[in-house]
Amino acid sequence: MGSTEFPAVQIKDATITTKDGKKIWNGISLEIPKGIVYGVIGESGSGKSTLGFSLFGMVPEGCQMTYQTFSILGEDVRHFHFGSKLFMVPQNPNWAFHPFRTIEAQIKDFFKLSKLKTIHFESLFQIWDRLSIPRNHWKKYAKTLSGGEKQRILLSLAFLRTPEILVLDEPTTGLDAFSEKIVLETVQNLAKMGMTVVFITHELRIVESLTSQVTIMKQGEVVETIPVLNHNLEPKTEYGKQLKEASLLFQ
Ligand SMILES: Nc1ncnc2c1ncn2[C@@H]1O[C@H](COP(=O)(O)OP(=O)(O)OP(=O)(O)O)[C@@H](O)[C@H]1O
Repeated sequence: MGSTEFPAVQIKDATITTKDGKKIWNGISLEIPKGIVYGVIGESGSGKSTLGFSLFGMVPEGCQMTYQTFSILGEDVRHFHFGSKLFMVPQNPNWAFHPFRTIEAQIKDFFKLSKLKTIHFESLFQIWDRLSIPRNHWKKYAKTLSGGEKQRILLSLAFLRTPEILVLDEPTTGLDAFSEKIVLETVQNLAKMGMTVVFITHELRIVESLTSQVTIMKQGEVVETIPVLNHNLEPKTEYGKQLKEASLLFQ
């Protein structure tokens, strides 16, 4: 059976427990269809970033995960060889870069590891231009770049690499309005090409403008999963409604 018949991600009753018995996730279930921009929203500490890392089979240090189903493109997460199929731009991009190596050296390594034979750096630089990344960052040490700049460089690699599933964890935090618009438009175009994008954010405004389905999380649980119709999210639960009201106050 080909992987095209499966959803991008299917999670049923997944729980992540710390050494002291605290539940970071408490029986999470969700299904991410292929080829859409899927939003994950919720307050700080609700377990959103944990979802991004869990797709790579990673759980927070010292924690245990149990589940009834946890599959990526139809394969159990523990056996899934993500290779170039899955790419994540983490909220904190620092772990992806060695601080004392140049961006050039690290991107060249990335291309080697990705087994990309023909590398057109000009295509990469054109994406950098669109994302407002100065071309002279190529020769700089990672430690001299801001977190937002490193996050956008990772994003540019994702755009070049076109994985089947792209996980973006708060990719617009710290961006000016112009760069944010470009990122959101690019994400939309990637989804139109068939890529599944998991977009983690705490900004309801972005979720409504970009995604077609959203999971709202709170304290390690899924509160509800709902479609976004005409750029409008209509939560059914009390918590979802409060989240929407709170976001309207800050618009
Ligand atoms: N190694 C760990 N041991 C124990 N608890 C942890 C560990 N790593 C993360 N946590 C806890 O797991 C919970 C979920 O964290 P997560 O980073 O997924 O939240 P989040 O929704 O992404 O928050 P934010 O929006 O602030 O990034 C938090 O309460 C966090 O303190």
